Amino acid sequence: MKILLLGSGELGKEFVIAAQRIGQTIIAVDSYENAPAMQVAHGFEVINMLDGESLDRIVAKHKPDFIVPEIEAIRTERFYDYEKQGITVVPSAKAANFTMNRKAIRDLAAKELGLRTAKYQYATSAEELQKAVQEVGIPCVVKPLMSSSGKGQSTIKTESDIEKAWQYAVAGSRGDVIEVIVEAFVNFDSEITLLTITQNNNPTLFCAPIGHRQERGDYQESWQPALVSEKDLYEAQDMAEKITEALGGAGLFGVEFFLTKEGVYFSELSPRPHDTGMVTLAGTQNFNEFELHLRAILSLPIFEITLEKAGASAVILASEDSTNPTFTGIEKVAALPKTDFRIFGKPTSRPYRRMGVVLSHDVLSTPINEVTERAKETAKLIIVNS
Ligand SMILES: Nc1ncnc2c1ncn2[C@@H]1O[C@H](COP(=O)(O)OP(=O)(O)OP(=O)(O)O)[C@@H](O)[C@H]1O
Ligand SMILES: NCC(=O)N[C@@H]1O[C@H](COP(=O)([O-])[O-])[C@@H](O)[C@H]1O
Ligand SMILES: [Mg+2]
Repeated sequence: MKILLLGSGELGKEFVIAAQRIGQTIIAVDSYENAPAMQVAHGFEVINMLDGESLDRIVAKHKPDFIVPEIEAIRTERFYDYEKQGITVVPSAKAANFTMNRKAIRDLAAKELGLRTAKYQYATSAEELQKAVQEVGIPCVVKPLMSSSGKGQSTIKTESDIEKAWQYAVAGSRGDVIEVIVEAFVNFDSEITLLTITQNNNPTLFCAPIGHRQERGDYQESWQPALVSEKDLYEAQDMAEKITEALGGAGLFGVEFFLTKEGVYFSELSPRPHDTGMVTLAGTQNFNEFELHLRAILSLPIFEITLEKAGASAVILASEDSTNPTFTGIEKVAALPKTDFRIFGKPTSRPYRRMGVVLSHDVLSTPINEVTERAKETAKLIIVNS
């Protein structure tokens, strides 16, 4: 099968490696040359994926069987047409299109499906934001409708933060929509990603929950399994099943939840492998999240998903801009037991850019916080030089 991968970062790279192993052909696309997934694909294209005409051009050129989005910032409205042309958009045109814009997915979850979410409002100007903040209350979180990895996101703690939050969101927004969502701050005990796999002719499957910690709206460590009560897990699975079914198609989704004393809140979801799911590269499961995505897409049966180990991932971040980033400390990490790492091969760095990940694992009976602490401490040994 021929797969057109739209987005070629670290998640795409692991997906391509999984696909190469079972003989699939991949063309990797991104906005810059030498992106991680391009380094392991059969071919590549450099285009602005928010430009519909450029997308049409490469779809017509490569005639893929599957289009696999790897990021959100794509002119996803075009996907409905590609589906009509007989191309399978993964997991579906609707899933990619709805999750590109926080408004579409939030209204589907809260209004149509009745899932529990934080109270929320939208605003298209600083004045509207003032009113919206009064509605949802302080503290609250402001996010551009179109952004990811925490870009443009900030927390309003006092009224004097409102103007700043608006400016910050506008600056961090991508695409042509200048609008924000403001959500009541959920004072959660923990947050999880539930990897959920929808299949063409088989029932939906769930991976063991993944816990994670975020800073600046971006994940720092993730661990699997996360400790979740049976009741909360059941609620989360029920919500994940409802929303993935409403979005349609086959593939792996990363469904994000907040766990609170009052129960589980749906936050958002990725209709594709999730960054916190990189913990599965530590060998926590019989199939990692990229292999599961691929199997679901190709309609290859997934007999079962088994949890094999306790694992954790911790990010390796750059601290400076560089066009030639290098790494020191790798040999120290390599010398440690039950530890592994990935360097993504991004050609340039900028402050806080995720350049690699450290993976740790242990037998299932090991307290998960010990495994996580080890990954976190180990990640500090690898320094990105500019
Ligand atoms: N309403 C909220 N209350 C409390 N914390 C929140 C809220 N919304 C977001 N956060 C925090 O910010 C993090 C990032 O938010 P969110 O997942 O919505 O952003 P994102 O930009 O889509 O991130 P990504 O693309 O990496 O998933 C959450 O994982 C959570 O830690
Ligand atoms: N939370 C979404 C996420 O983790 N996406 C991953 O990060 C890459 C972009 O990285 P970059 O910004 O360093 O180019 C994306 O291509 C994807 O692999
Ligand atoms: Mg998120």
